[in-house]
Amino acid sequence: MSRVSEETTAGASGLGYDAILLASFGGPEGQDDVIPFLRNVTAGRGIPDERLEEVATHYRANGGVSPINEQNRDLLAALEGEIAGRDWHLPLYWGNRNWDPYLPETLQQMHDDGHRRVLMLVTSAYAGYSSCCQYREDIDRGLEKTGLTGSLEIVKIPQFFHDRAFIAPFQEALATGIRDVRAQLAAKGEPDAQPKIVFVTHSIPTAIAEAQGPDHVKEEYGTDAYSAQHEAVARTLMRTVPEAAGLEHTLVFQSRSGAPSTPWLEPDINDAIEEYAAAGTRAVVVMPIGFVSDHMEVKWDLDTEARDTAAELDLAFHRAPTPGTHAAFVSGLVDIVAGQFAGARSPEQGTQEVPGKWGDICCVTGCRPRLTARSGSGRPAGADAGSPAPGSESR
Ligand SMILES: CC1=C(CCC(=O)O)c2cc3nc(cc4[nH]c(cc5[nH]c(cc1n2)c(C)c5CCC(=O)O)c(CCC(=O)O)c4C)C(CCC(=O)O)=C3C
Ligand SMILES: [Fe+2]
Repeated sequence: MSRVSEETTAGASGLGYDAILLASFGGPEGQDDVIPFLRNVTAGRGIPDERLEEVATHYRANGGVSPINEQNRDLLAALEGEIAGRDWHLPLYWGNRNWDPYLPETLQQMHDDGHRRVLMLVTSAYAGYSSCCQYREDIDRGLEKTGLTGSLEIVKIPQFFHDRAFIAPFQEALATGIRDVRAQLAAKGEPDAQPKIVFVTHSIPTAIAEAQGPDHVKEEYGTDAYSAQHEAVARTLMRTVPEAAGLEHTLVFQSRSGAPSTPWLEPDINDAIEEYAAAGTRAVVVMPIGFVSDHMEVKWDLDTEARDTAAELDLAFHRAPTPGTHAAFVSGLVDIVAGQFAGARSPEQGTQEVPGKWGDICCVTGCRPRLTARSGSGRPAGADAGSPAPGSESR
């Protein structure tokens, strides 16, 4: 286990941690990077070649560059500013799962710099295999690869989809989006048409979604935990944004991949927009609540494909921004970090905006963190049945 004693790790900062690690997905920075990046992402997962070629064109059309790295650099700079303002003197590091700077190199660097206990913030707000477990697995693998297992402790901040940090920027974005499509409708001579609010997230295979617990969430919400989190976010936004009163909303999915024969969560956003148009909808506000930044999948699937679909059907269309470097997101994330310093025992803190007893639901099945999974809530989280309670021995 990554057992590091308190004495050596109280942290020079006096906060219990030596540094903060921003962990992200990573993306290509030029045409030559595109295929190696896609191979990293899909290593061993049998994504059909046709799908890789198709995804490559999304990057190729943008010069082979994903916007995600630039967005993470911006986020790092913003976080640095906010942290400096709180007088913490905590260095911030950046590591990616799929592209340079790779997590193992960052782990090594942090250790070389003398850090032993690091708080990890992931650029993904929800519980789920891709958004949470895979980060834990890659940290474990990175520690193994660098031989740092046991001498560097990484503590992951719990998922924050329900926190004010994540919700506040979307509240503002939803109000702005509704005003924008209303103006578009008025300009088209359709001032009485009511926009439909289309919340969208990344599709995942239904089998993976259904396997994701915990059971109390499935029972309470009557759906898989992945969908339940998004539906709860959508309902909170509808309830708290005055402009949305009386409007209809829905949750749809984007960026399906995998084999066509494997069922993924549906409906696809383009099919859904067609269906709404056929039923008389004249405007859509697209809310990308699945993502923290406007990365490639947002730009391509929403700003290109979904926008085209809406245009063909003559619908008014607005794609709302993701939190990105919104001031409320940045300061809210740093508040979450502060909560971890303060020894937060539960992710359900004072800044929870989305009601519900979510617990720390990184994932229940499919997650194989062997070494580092203590997520900061003070109890083992997302442990697979059959694997040792991760991190329960680490403090
Ligand atoms: C739930 C989820 C999130 C949201 C959580 C989060 O935000 O982390 C997310 C984010 C992202 N996914 C990204 C890119 C890709 N995802 C792929 C493939 C897949 N994603 C999946 C799920 C998710 N993915 C799944 C079930 C697959 C297929 C199987 C697999 O491979 O496990 C593929 C392979 C080709 C393809 O099939 O599309 C690519 C290139 C980028 C970077 C974009 C950029 O470069 O700006 C980001 C932020
Ligand atoms: Fe993905």
